[in-house]
Amino acid sequence: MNIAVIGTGYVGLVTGVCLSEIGNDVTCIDIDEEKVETLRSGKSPIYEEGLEELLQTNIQRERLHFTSNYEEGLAAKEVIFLAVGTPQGADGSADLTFLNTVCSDIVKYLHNDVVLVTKSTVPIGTNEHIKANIERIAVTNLSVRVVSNPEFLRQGSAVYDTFNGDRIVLGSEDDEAMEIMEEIYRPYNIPIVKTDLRSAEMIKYASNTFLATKISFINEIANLCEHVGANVDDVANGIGMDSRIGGRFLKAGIGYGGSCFPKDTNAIITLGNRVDYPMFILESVQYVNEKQTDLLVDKIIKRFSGSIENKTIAILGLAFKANTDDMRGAPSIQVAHRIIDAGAKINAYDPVAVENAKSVLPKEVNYERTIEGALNQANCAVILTDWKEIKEYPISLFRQHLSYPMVFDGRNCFSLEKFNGSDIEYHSVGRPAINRQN
Ligand SMILES: NC(=O)c1ccc[n+]([C@@H]2O[C@H](COP(=O)([O-])OP(=O)(O)OC[C@H]3O[C@@H](n4cnc5c(N)ncnc54)[C@H](O)[C@@H]3O)[C@@H](O)[C@H]2O)c1
Ligand SMILES: O=c1ccn([C@@H]2O[C@H](COP(=O)(O)OP(=O)(O)O[C@H]3O[C@H](CO)[C@@H](O)[C@H](O)[C@H]3O)[C@@H](O)[C@H]2O)c(=O)[nH]1
Repeated sequence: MNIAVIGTGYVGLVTGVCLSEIGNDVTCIDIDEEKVETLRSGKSPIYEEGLEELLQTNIQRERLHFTSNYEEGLAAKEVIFLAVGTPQGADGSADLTFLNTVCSDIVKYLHNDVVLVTKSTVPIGTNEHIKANIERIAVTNLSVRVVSNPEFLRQGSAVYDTFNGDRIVLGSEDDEAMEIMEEIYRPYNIPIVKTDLRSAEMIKYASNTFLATKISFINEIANLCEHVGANVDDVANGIGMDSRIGGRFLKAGIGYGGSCFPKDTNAIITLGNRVDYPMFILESVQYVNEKQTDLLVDKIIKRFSGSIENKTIAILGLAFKANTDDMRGAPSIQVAHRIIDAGAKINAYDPVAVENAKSVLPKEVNYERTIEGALNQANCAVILTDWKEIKEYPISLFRQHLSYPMVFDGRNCFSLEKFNGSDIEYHSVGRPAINRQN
């Protein structure tokens, strides 16, 4: 099939590359010319496991193309995927500026019938607006069939998730469009959920906000565990084994971040307020999440008797989660600002996110190329991302490189047993502190 994908970010690029891998001819369009040049040369502008390999293979097979020219990119396409950003607007709702621009731009270049597929996460009702607007401005004898096809990939495992998703959601009122979409996705062999446009849009928000709810729930339980001497890892394991609850997304820590959970939770809360149906659970989910990052910093400051002025803090991990270079919504941003504002120095390490971190962290942060470089003579280490190399770091090296052996683990990377019997002071989330000195 001849496909265009508009927007080559985490979603658009992975979608385009994977659709070409299963045999389609795909042209990815982006207004960012530098990005397009990078992609044409076979380099991925984002860090995603397995992506660059597939990118290069399919460019060589001549079925994956990149352009910033709409006319060239849209020529003779049967299906157009929309995958531009829908960031959080000033009032908390999803900002549809990019999407609206694309929709009015593409109309000028449509010369044949087409299926228009929205992958971007959009508020309920958006696809109906798209459909109405396009019908209003498009050439009358053209058929533009609109499909909502929300994306569920996770950053860091985006290629894997595309080929191994739990389900594909297709929303449309148009049977022919549904058939075309089912044909495109058949090679993935993933169950398809078919619904109307509005329900498809709602499935995306309900999924993300439910997962965010699980995380805030376990974080709230974790905080209570600390007060009453229980261990949240055991609690999560114990409740997760109940198949009605399920064990995933019950990892306590410094709260959820990223480009999706915070903004999508905000968008649905804003939508609820707009239709006069306040989302009480989600407001609490958001409140718990915002507090969670602060709790870790409060714990550090308290341990230093109320002041971290002139202390040096080693931060291990900056990205919002492991296996990505994305800093959008990363808890490290809030943590770094608070630490710098409190008068301490930061030596930071992340295996891939440093370049992106430089534009969002305070300018005072010093970046190191190795874990040892960050630990070197620091007063304590703070773990903010559970990168494999951090989780597997030999704990004796904390002792060797820090000026005082103390670790604050915001991701519960280590088992408590590892620190029992050592002389390293270890604080984590929702679990008893080990070797606490005061
Ligand atoms: N990042 C994720 O893991 C993820 C997962 C599921 C859904 N989503 C949703 O998918 C959408 C895209 O997210 P993302 O993270 O890939 O965004 P992104 O910001 O990484 O990428 C968006 C891309 O669109 C391009 N763009 C903007 N305006 C354009 C235009 N007029 N024409 C062509 N290209 C244009 C930008 O240059 C950029 O490359 C959002 O709605 C998001 O909520 C994201
Ligand atoms: O038990 C958990 C699981 C996750 N997180 C945190 O939650 C955030 C989001 O993690 P994850 O969901 O793995 O990453 P995303 O790439 O943001 O993916 C989410 O957001 C995407 C964008 O909408 C969706 O497509 C995915 O299905 C959804 O999982 C990160 O900060 C994680 O550290 C936890 O704190 N505890």
